[in-house]
Amino acid sequence: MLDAATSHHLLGCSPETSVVMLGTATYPCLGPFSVWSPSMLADLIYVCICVCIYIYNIYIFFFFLTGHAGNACLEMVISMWKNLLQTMKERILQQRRMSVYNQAHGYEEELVKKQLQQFAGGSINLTKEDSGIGILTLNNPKIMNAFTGTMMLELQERVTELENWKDGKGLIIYGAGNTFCSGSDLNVVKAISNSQDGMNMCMFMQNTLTRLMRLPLITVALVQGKAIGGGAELITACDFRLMTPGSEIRFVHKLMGLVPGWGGGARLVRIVGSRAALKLLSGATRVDPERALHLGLSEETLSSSDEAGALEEARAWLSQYTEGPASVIRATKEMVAAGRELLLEAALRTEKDIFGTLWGGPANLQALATRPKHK
Ligand SMILES: CCC(=O)SCCNC(=O)CCNC(=O)[C@H](O)C(C)(C)COP(=O)(O)OP(=O)(O)OC[C@H]1O[C@@H](n2cnc3c(N)ncnc32)[C@H](O)[C@@H]1OP(=O)(O)O
Repeated sequence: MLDAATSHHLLGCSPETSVVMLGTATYPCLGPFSVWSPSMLADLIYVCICVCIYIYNIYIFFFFLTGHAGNACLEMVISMWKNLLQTMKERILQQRRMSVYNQAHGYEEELVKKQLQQFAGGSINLTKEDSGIGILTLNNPKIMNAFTGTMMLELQERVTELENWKDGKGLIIYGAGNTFCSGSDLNVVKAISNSQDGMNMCMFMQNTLTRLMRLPLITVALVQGKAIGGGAELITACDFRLMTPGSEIRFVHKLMGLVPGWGGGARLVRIVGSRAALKLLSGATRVDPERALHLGLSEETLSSSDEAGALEEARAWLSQYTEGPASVIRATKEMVAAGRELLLEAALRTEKDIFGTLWGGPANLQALATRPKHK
C-alpha cells in the first residue's frame, strides 16, 4: 500500500482510493516494495550495485587523501546513499501510480518499448517557458504528425519531464506544419496488425495519456488542420481544446474496423456524454469548430489559422487560468482531476488534503496580508 503523504503528493488523493482507482498491482511478500514489479526491482538492484561501487570509490579516495576514512566521510557517504535510494523510490513509485497497466495486467513495458523503437521518425519536442507554460510539439509534418513508434516513446519521456517540472502551471499541445495529428502512423498499424501487439501499443499509449491527463498542469490541445484517429484521442486527454477556423476533429476508427484504443472512447464519453460520443464514434463524424463548441468539445474558435498566431492566441487564452502562484494553480488542477476521476467521498477527502497543503502557506499568507478584499 501507499503511504498517505506520497499518495496525496503524487495523485492528490487518499491512499486507498489511489490504489483502487489506478489498479496498482501489489506484491505483499515484498513488504514496503509491494507495488514494485520484479523487473523494476531488478533494475533497482542493478543501480544499487553501481552506486555501491561508486560510493566505495569515493571512500577509497578519501582514505588515501586523509590517510584514514574518518566518521565524517562515512556519514556523508551513508547520507548520499539514503538520499539516492529515496529519490529513486519516489520516481519509480510516481510513474507506476499514475499509470493504468503494469505487469499484473500482462503488460511488459520493456518489450513494448523495444518493439516501438523499430518504427522511427518524427519527434515530440518540449519547451518550458518562464511563465510556467510548456509547449509540446508533435513534429512529423510529412505525414500529418502521425505517431511513429519512437514518437510514442518520446511522448512518454516528455510526460515524465513534465511530471518533474515543479514550476509548471500549464501546457499547450499542438502539431507542426499547421495540422494537429493524423493518429497512429499507418506503417506501424500495418506492421503490428495482430491483437496482442495492438493491445500492447494501446496499453503503452493509455498509460502515457493517463499520466498526461493527471499532470498538475492545465492542459490545452490547440487543434489546427486535422485531429484524426489517435490524434482525436490525444486531444481528449487535455483539459481543454481550442480550434482554429477550418480545423476538424474526427474519430475515424470505425472506418478502419476499429474502436478507439488510446483511452479516447472513455474520455470522450466523459467530455460530451454517452449519446453524443456514440454518434461521433459510430458515424465517424467530421466535427468542425462550430459543432465542437456546441458539443462542449471545444472551448473557443480562435481567429488565427497560421501557426504562430494561433499559438499566441492559445497562450493568451491559457494565461487567464495560469496567472498566480504555481502551488495554487497546480493544487487547483489536482483537485479538479480528483473530482473528475474519484467517487465523491474520496474526492472530498482529497480536496481536504489539498486544501491543507495551501492553508497557512506562503501564497495564502501573502494574499491575506496584501489583498483581503476582492472588489
Ligand atoms: C489509434 C488508431 C489510429 O490512429 S489508426 C490511424 C488513423 N488515421 C488515419 O487513418 C489517417 C489516414 N490519413 C488520412 O485519412 C488523410 O491522410 C488525412 C489525415 C485526412 C489528410 O488528408 P490530406 O490533407 O488530403 O493529406 P494526405 O492524405 O495527402 O496526407 C499527406 C501525407 O501524409 C501521409 N499520412 C497521413 N496520415 C497518415 C498516417 N496516419 N500514417 C501514415 N501516413 C499518413 C499521407 O499518406 C500523405 O503522404 P504522401 O504525401 O502520400 O507520401
